[in-house]
This record gives sequence, structure tokens and C-alpha cells, in this order.
Amino acid sequence: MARDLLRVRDLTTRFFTEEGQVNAVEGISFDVEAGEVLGIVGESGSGKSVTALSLIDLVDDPGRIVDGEIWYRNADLAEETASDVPAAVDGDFVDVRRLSARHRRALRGQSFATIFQDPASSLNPSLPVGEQIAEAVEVQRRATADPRSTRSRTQGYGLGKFLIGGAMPGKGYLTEESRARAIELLELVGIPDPAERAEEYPHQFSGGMLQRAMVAQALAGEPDVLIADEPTTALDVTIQAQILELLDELQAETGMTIVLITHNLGVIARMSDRVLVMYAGELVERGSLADVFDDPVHPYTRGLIGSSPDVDDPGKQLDPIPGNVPSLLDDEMEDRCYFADRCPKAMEECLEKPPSFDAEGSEDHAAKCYLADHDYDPTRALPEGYFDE
Ligand SMILES: Nc1ncnc2c1ncn2[C@@H]1O[C@H](COP(=O)(O)OP(=O)(O)OP(=O)(O)O)[C@@H](O)[C@H]1O
Ligand code: NI
Repeated sequence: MARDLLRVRDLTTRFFTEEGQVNAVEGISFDVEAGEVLGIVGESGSGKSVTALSLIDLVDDPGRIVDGEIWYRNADLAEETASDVPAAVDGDFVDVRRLSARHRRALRGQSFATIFQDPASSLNPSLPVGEQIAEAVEVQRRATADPRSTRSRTQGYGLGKFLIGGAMPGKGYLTEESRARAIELLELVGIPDPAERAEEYPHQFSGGMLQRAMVAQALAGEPDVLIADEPTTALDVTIQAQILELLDELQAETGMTIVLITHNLGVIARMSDRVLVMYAGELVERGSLADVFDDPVHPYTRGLIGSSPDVDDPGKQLDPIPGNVPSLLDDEMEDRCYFADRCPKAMEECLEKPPSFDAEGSEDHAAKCYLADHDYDPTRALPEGYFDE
């Protein structure tokens, strides 16, 4: 049975820019199940990366999470938090948003690790690759070596241990053990001659090898969740396939949970168990891979599929979705379905904001679209050019 590891509720993240308020992520709710690969897909600017950054509390100025809860299942952490911040605890779950900044930071690497499109954002150019991975191992070792923790760590590490881990003096402190583990990790991610490569600096690595090193660094903390934001987008197709293969294997071996963000539907189809579709900062459809790919309800999801190449059908005709992603400036957003102006099936109903409707298929299938619950009625179709000024 699937167990949820994360329960995200009404997450809302905005940027307060000179041009005005940008509604980057607006009231999204979803679960992440332990051991699954959850894909998040959507066009550029739909809010995928801001969702990821919000999960790991890395939203920078002028951005801010303004609302919502991020419940994380971790029995040890819940127990330790219960006395300090009882409101942040519900059974085995902790709302990480209600922890102090210091405690939230301590979850990074050990509960939630990330890999990005650009390895330069994770690896320091002036330190040997192996040393950086060993450092991440060291933080993890210190965290789990806390004498207060006698419980088995099937999943969680506990808050006190996190803080001990976070308080380590930093680079320079590396044991032979953590060095050896770093080399093991480099080998695990498929880097040949790992002992030699460990001594090299990031610029001596090829793009694909750097991406692998970044995966090794992320794995060093034995995270519960790996958040991968466009992990292969910058790589050429062959390397891209190798990295996906690697993630697949690691996931199968470790049972790690992966949140995989990409605009590439092919990658989503190959990797995901369940899929979230984002548009204009909202979650417009979610479901199992089969729900979303074989039985999509939202015309946006259909549009994405129709505009994406299919490896199994190279002759497929591609139909780009007309129009553009809307501005997310609060002043310019109307209170309607944000996709209505690009939608081939927009009806009068769509001038009001649709709720999320359950859809046919798996229990999890839902869409923020009247078509999930009503048949298309051409007599109620918005006239052509309705949204043109
Ligand atoms: N630092 C920032 N300041 C202002 N607005 C921002 C900032 N970062 C992101 N945004 C806005 O938030 C919205 C969502 O952006 P986000 O990066 O999450 O999109 P995305 O789905 O990841 O797109 P892509 O596929 O291009 O990576 C966009 O409108 C973007 O302009
Ligand atoms: Ni992005």
C-alpha cells in the first residue's frame, strides 16, 4: 500500500517585484507517496521550479511562501518537535513550514536533496569533487552518530541529530571513511576510475559526469526525497538517457522517493508513477501516468500531449498549443480558468474559476476543468476571438 511521505496543502508562493505581485504558485495541494516517482510537468513559467524551491524552503527575495502547509512524515522528527512546536505536529507528520528557519535548513540534504539542470549550482568549482561528496557524507554520518538516537532509523533522523549534523565545522574535516564512501558513491553513479576522479575538480568533468557527481552528492545524505528539477535538460540525448537510467536504477535499489520536474513529456512518461500538470501556477490535472497520458481530461493536458513528440510514433503530427502562457502578474489575472483563452473547448462556465473535479480513471485522477464533470456543450462555447482585445 502506498504511504504518503509528503502532504502539501494550499501552497502559495508569490514574488513581490517592482512590476507587481507575481502569483507563481497558487494554492496547490498534492501528496507525494513513499517510493514513487512523481512527475511535475507544464510549459515554461507554469510554476514547477517555484514549487520545488518552496518544498525545500529555497525561495529567494523578492519571493515568499505566503500560505500553505508542507506535512512531512517522519516519526522521530515529529516526536522531537511535539514538545517545542505542538501545532507543527500531526501524528507522524510535521509541518515543516512551522519549524524554525534553522530546523528547516537542517532538513536539506538529509530529508530533501535536490539536483538541478546546472551542476554548477551544487558543486563548488574550487574543491575536488570527491571532497565535496565526502563532506556531504560527513554531515550525514554525524547526524546519525548522535548518541541520543537509539531508535532504528528506518526513515527519519530526528531533529536534534539534524542540528548536530548542521553544526559541523565544514570542509577540511574529512575522515578516511567518508572519503571511501564518496568514492563508493561515485562508483554507484557510474563514474569510471572513481578513486582518481574523486581528486579532480568540477571543470575536469564532462557535463554528463558532472550530473552524475551531483547525483552522488545528493545521495550522500541518504535523503527521503530527491527533488530533480530538469535534471537532464541541458544534456545531449544519449547522456540524458543514461542519467534517467541511473535515476531509475537508484530508485529501484534504494526505494528513494523522487519528485521529477520537467517540461519534457517523454521523460515524464518514462519515469513517473503519478503526474501533476501545472499551468499558470496552478495544478490543473493530476493522476496516475495512465490517467494523464491515456485519459487526459484538461484540454491543456491534451494540448501538451498533442504538441510533444512521441518516441514510439516518430511520424506523429505535432500541434502546438496556440497562444502564450498568461502573465502571472496579479493585476493582469482575471478570475477565470487561466487556460480559457487558449482552449479549444472554452465555454461560458470557464469565465468563472473552475474547482477541482474528480475524473474517471484511478482514484487519484482529478482536473480543474468543467469538462471533468460536464460534457462539452457547443451552444455554450465562447465566440471565436472572445479574448482578443
Ligand atoms: N525571482 C523571481 N522574481 C520574480 N518572478 C519570478 C522569480 N522566479 C520565478 N518567477 C516567476 O514565477 C513563475 C513560475 O516560474 P517557474 O520558474 O516556477 O516556472 P517553471 O515552470 O519552472 O518554468 P521553466 O520550465 O521555464 O523552468 C514565472 O512567472 C516566473 O516569472
Ligand atoms: Ni523551472
